[in-house]
Amino acid sequence: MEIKLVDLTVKRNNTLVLSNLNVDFRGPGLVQIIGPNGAGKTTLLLAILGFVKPVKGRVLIDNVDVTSRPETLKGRIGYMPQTSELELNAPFTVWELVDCCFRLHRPWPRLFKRDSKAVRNALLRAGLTEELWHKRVSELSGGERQRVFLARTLVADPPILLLDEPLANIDPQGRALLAETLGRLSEEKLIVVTSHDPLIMVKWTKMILILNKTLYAYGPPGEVLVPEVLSKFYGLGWEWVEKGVHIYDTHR
Ligand SMILES: Nc1ncnc2c1ncn2[C@@H]1O[C@H](COP(=O)(O)OP(=O)(O)OP(=O)(O)O)[C@@H](O)[C@H]1O
Repeated sequence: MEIKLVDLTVKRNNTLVLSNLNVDFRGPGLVQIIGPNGAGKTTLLLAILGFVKPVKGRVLIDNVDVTSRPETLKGRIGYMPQTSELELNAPFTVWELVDCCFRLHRPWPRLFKRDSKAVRNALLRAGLTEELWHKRVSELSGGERQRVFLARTLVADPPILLLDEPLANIDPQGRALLAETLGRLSEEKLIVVTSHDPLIMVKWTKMILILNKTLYAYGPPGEVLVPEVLSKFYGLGWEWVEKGVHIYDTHR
C-alpha cells in the first residue's frame, strides 16, 4: 500500500497551494500531515482523492496513476472529512449510518444487500461497543461520534485511510483513546492523518509531512519535530513541552 505524489502542484482560487510536492507514503504505518491553518493539508487529501484537480503532477496509488480519477479509488481508500463539514444532527442511529455506507459500496441492486458482519466488524474495530449501536448519532459525545465516522470509513475494509483531523474537537480522554485505536489500525493499514497536535500520535508515527503551502519537509518524527524545522514552518507558534508531557486543550 503506497501513495506516491510526483511533482504535485495544486492551485485554489488561482493561488498556488502546493508546489512540486514529491513524497511517498508507504504502509502499513501512520503518516501525519501537519502545518499551520491554511497550509494545504485538506487540499492535499482532496488532491489525492481526485476531488481537487492538480495543475501539474501525478498521484499514484500502488503504482496506478489515479490523478483526478476518484472513481478508481472505490474500495482502496476510506476518507473521513473534518467533522465540522458533516451534518451531525441527521436522524440516524450508529448502526444505520455505518450500514447505509456499506451498502453504497456494493454493486447494484445495492440497497438490498446487507452484511451485518461487515458493519459489526467496522463498529468494533472503531472501538464502539454494542450498547451504542442503536443510539442516535446526535446523542453521542464528540469522541464517540468521531468513532462512528471512523467505522464508516472502515466498513468496506480499504487498505488506505485518509483522515482529516480525526482528533479535533474531542475531550482529552476521548482523544487519547481514539489515537490508540488509530495506532492499532496502522499496524495493518496505511493511515494518513492531518493534525495540529503531532505529539499525541507520535509513538505510532512512521513519517511526518510538514507543510506550509509551497514549502514542505518530510521525514521521520525525529527529523521533523526539531527546532530548526518547526521554526521554519510555524515561526514562533510552537514550544517544547517538558519531557514530552503535554496538556491537551480541547480546541484545535
Ligand atoms: N473550497 C475552496 N476554494 C478555494 N480555496 C480554498 C478552498 N478551500 C481552501 N481553500 C484555500 O486553500 C488554502 C489551503 O486550505 P486548506 O483547507 O487545504 O488548509 P489546511 O491546512 O487544511 O487548513 P486548516 O488547518 O485550517 O484546516 C487556503 O488558502 C484556503 O483559503
